[in-house]
Amino acid sequence: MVSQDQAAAKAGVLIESLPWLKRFRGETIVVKFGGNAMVDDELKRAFAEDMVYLRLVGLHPVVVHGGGPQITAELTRRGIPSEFRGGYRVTTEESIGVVRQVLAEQVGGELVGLINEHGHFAEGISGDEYGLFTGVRKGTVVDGEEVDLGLVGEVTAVDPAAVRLAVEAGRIPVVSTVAIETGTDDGLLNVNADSAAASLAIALGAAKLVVLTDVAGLYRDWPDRDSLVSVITTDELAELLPSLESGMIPKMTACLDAVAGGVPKAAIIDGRQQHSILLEVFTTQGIGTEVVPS
Ligand SMILES: Nc1ncnc2c1ncn2[C@@H]1O[C@H](COP(=O)(O)OP(=O)(O)O)[C@@H](O)[C@H]1O
Ligand SMILES: CC(=O)N[C@@H](CCC(=O)OP(=O)(O)O)C(=O)O
Repeated sequence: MVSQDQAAAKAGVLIESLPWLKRFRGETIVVKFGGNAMVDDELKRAFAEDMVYLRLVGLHPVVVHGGGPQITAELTRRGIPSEFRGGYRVTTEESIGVVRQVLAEQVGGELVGLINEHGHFAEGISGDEYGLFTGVRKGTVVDGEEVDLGLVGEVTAVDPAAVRLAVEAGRIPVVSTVAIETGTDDGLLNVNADSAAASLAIALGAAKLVVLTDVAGLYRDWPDRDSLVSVITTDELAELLPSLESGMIPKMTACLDAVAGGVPKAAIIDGRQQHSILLEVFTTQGIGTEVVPS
């Protein structure tokens, strides 16, 4: 038997979601699921449940997934080394095909399958299809030096028509992040999934971008982890960006770009905690780090 106190607490949790259901019903939420957060099958299953939950309560979730560790594992299996500079994978003619295959077929395919265990909800879309992402090659600066990243792209144009059509048909788009190089018919570029998620969130006019990763959020004092940032404005974040390291550079740049591009809020949350996205979307306090306009 559930005690009266326990019942009241459960009802309290449910009713706390009411203002957020009113706020987000009918709105698009772009959810980036990082490869590092996909640590086990149970978490991936819980993620799929969350996406179906969001869809069934009337939100329009759009999934953009990563797969960095999965790409590295497949490249290693094929005897191809991986090199990261400033948080981005140096990508060659030899590795770009593997990147597309792992993202669209392996990682994306698995997420589509898990979501569709609940009914025909998910539709996989790779960024090189339907003109979704077009981009140009991007380099980066490491320790003050320009670094050539090879076939790494920055999205310069998004055609969200296919994603919109899928959403209108009641589907949950599951997007993988390669782009077509501008000026070519089928030249592929590897786009960091955080940055692609930001571009898509802006193009769709999303109400929120939520990034699920393998840390609780952004730490001001990394790697000590004593000081988790709960809310940060775009101006403060722009100031902090040059001091950030590795995977946090593309992630926080993406949040900054999304909010600067008109997305009202971007949040980084711990994807290793089951159902963390439900707490982020439907509770007053939220969790992790939230980026808001200055
Ligand atoms: N200031 C910071 N706060 C939190 N994490 C940081 C910070 N600086 C670097 N990191 C690293 O960034 C990682 C997240 O980025 P990444 O590995 O690319 O994840 P994902 O696969 O989810 O995109 C964390 O696991 C952590 O090791
Ligand atoms: C250019 C670049 O670095 N692309 C990433 C794309 C996948 C990704 O971003 O995956 P996570 O979100 O899991 O890190 C890569 O090749 O690893």
